[in-house]
Amino acid sequence: MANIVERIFESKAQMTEALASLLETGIASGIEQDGKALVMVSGGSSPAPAYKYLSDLPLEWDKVSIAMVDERWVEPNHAKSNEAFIHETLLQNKAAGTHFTTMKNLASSAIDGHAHCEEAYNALKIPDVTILGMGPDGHTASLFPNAQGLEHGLKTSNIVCPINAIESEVTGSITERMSLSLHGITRSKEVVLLISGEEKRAMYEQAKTHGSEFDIPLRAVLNHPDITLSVFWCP
Ligand SMILES: O=C(O)[C@H](O)[C@@H](O)[C@H](O)[C@H](O)COP(=O)(O)O
Repeated sequence: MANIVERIFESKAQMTEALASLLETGIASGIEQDGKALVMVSGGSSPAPAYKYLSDLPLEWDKVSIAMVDERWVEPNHAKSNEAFIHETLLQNKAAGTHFTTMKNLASSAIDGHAHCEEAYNALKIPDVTILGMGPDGHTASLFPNAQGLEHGLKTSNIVCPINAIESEVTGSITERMSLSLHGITRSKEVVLLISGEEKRAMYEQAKTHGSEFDIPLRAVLNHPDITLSVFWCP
């Protein structure tokens, strides 16, 4: 079982404030301990306001690196690219020139692009903070229920893994992705899981019950003894 602290907020604004403060503290302590900081970031509507807020803070951005938690295998200018989303939200203002490691590369498939991506992630320091979202289907990062590549992603000692999700309303039509593996998530000093709304809260509660990690991949994170996890929820 992960070391889990659950925090319930009354509003998205409160959750945003708490996330921004956790990120600021995580970045400062990374710089203090290691001379530099690494934050792994997810897409999604939950972290966006905190990213925007953070981008204008006078942090030591030249000592900060940002890397993606997961990505669709689409070009970086694609409307559904998480990389584009991070450029639009976090890598603005004072954070505009921050070092950014992306997952998508020139390979024609996520499977073919894995070795290059693994090499890039392996060269990064140990992450200080990793921000995860979750879906109503119980996915986190791009560890989607019963996806092709999921079993490998939960077992491998690689940091990243190629995933091909089963198409659903949650995945949309783009199912080919790269994701942090479970091991890639466990390496972080601290992990935050952001949950908005009752539907996802119900799935989170279900994920805490005994059952298959293939059906609800979030379970693998919640069950992992090496993860220090803050769960943030707001309506
Ligand atoms: O790559 C993706 O498909 C999204 O980034 C996705 O995984 C997101 O992180 C969660 O669905 C949480 O989304 P919200 O933050 O909107 O709740």
